[in-house]
Amino acid sequence: MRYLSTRGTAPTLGFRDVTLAGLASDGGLYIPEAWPQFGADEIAAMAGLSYAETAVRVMLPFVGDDLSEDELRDLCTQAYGRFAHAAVTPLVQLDQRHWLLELFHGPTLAFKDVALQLLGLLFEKFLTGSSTHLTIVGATSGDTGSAAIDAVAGRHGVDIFMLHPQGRVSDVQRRQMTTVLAPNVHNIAIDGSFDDAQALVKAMFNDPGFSGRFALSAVNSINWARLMAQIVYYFYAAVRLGAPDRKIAFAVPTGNFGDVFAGYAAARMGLPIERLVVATNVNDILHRALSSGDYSAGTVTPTAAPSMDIQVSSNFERLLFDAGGREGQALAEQMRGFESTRAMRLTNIQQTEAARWLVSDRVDAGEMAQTMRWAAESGQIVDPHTAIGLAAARRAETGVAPIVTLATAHPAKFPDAVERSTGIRPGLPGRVGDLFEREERYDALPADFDAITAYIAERAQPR
Ligand SMILES: Cc1ncc(COP(=O)(O)O)c(C=O)c1O
Ligand SMILES: N[C@@H](CCOP(=O)(O)O)C(=O)O
Repeated sequence: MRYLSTRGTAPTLGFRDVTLAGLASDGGLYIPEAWPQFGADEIAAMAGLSYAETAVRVMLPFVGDDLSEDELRDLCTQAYGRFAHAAVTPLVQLDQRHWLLELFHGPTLAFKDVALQLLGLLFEKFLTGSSTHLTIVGATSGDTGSAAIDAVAGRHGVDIFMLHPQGRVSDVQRRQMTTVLAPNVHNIAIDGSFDDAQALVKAMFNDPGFSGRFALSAVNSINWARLMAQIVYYFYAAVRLGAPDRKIAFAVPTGNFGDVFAGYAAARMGLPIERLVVATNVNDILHRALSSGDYSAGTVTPTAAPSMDIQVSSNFERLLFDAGGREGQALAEQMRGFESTRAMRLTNIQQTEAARWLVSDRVDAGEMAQTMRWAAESGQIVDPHTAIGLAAARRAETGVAPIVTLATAHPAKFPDAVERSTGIRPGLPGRVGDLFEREERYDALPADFDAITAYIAERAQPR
């Protein structure tokens, strides 16, 4: 399997190099040169498999010759062995039509663990025997940061620099990052939004002086390996609910468009997905883009679902490339226009092709709170992000297909918002129960390229 850049000029790479590179050298994102295809028989044969074994079947075509099947199996067994639920990502039925896919049983209580536990092991595997020292730079609106830090803390050959928007993540999210005191973990609170943090990270990759000095890599969903690992749970859930004989719909609380792009990839690979519902909060650029072709970024409004407070969604570029006919040069032009004006229109083909798979919805604070109460009445406490997905699922028209909402975070990560809406304050699971007694360490910096790169350069090891 080779990978192409969405902007058409970076060299094509194999899986190992794509995993270590993160972002393509032309500023684009890597995407498989073709979607592996799974026939009905292969999907049916996944019935009854464990999560780790399903992961091996789904991911094997993506890793090419860089890992043997046994090596991949060993990594999946280790990664998913750390989850607190035997099913890794269990399904919970809410009513006749609605299901939750609980993705928060990993070490840091959010769906990010599913991919990042594996990515940490992939880094280690690919660096064994090499003298390269990786400098991971990442941006987080709360959950990627803690999951990535957990995955690489204390690992040899890696430093991680994680930027989060100061004061715009929950206390639990912040502490899950800042109380990890391993010497290779560096937390930076920036005076700005998640979009500012993400733009700074991309600028580091695109700056030849900086990226030439350090072996940069990414843990955000700009890294293909993240999305690859997220495709697995769409297969796992759909098969459990009757695929390939029955179509399934999914509702996905969306911010950076990684999770729902993984669902789109699953559909492209042959999984019978009836519809993917892209659910946004009031930071609704994706809803506007998918419903009217208007991809224009405003300023971010802080909400009770902070991990979705994003205007510029990295992975939307992958959708525009794939749905738009894979024209790298044309997309590079379109993205350059967006980068200078923060606005663009989707082409007709991008819009029409995306609409074959995706619908969108925008959920405001009142609807989110009401949905949290509805779920609580049926015995399920859901976090604000999941509530946004569930609200969109409840009003989505999906024919007869069951609809699965991705439950992306444990409610205890957002105890204040959950308590405000339901009157119930969720407690942290025992394994992180002492979070508020742990010492915190982080530095606060302005959202300024020179300040941040100087900070990193002082602490990172050159390539
Ligand atoms: C809890 C939670 N839900 C939903 C999202 C949105 O997912 P994505 O950025 O992949 O669209 C995030 C952030 O990524 C998150 O942390
Ligand atoms: N909501 C995310 C934002 C970053 O998304 P990613 O999937 O690209 O890493 C977060 O929690 O940090």
